[in-house]
Amino acid sequence: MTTSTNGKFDRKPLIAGNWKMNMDHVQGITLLQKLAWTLSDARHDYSRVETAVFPPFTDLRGVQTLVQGDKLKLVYGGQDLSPEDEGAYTGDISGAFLAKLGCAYVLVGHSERRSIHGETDELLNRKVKAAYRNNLTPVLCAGEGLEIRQAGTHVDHTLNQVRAGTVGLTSEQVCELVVAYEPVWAIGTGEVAGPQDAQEMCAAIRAELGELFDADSAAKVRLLYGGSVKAANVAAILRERDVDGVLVGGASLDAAEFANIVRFEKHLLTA
Ligand SMILES: O=C[C@H](O)COP(=O)(O)O
Repeated sequence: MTTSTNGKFDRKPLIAGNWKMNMDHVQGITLLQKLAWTLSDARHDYSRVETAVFPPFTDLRGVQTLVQGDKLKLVYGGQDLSPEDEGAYTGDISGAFLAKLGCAYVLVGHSERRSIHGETDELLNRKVKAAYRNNLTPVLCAGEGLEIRQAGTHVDHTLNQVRAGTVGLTSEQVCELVVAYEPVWAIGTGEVAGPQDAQEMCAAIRAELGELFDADSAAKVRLLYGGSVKAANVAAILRERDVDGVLVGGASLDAAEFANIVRFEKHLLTA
């Protein structure tokens, strides 16, 4: 990523697949092999787009072995991490362990963690800091539910989550940050926020980070959209100025579909 003009084209697109609690360690390897094979068969230019997968914790060792052994040009990350690095925290996974497995990224505050596990903004801020402490790039997820969208307070709601998640960060850390805007009403429902909705929120998040930190750092943050992304709608979303990538759930479980999302540039002309 260059920093010459701080515009969209200086931010490398990030196409991220969140497998959620799907794919055991055997299925995960098969999926990743199919994905790598499909991308190589299509002579995909890996230098233009960063591709990341977020498998379940139990898949990560196998993913590491495959990625390193076959020199795949893919990165991977955890779906969550503990705010602590070690100790008596039964069931938690340390960011240090994820880093040791070669993870580059970690999701923080996915809406399913917020709603099902009751994760608070304060906890998520500690998780963001734990990620940086362990040299992992956090993908901080934020977004509103349907009622908030219908009430028209979705921008305030989402910006509050971003503000709370980034408390205490340095400008240098913010330059590396990834924020995923995921309207909850669009996750797994087939409902997609329109490209303009994604742009509205991503522009608001970038402006807010500019106020909280500085404009140069905010211009480097990569902002993703997530919610029923498919090969058929990805190009229109990624044409928007402030949308730098996508966080894909269901469609990332199908290697051919996800590969088509990764190759979104070939759909740009027709979007
Ligand atoms: O992390 C991914 C998001 O929750 C989107 O999931 P989805 O693509 O299945 O709607």
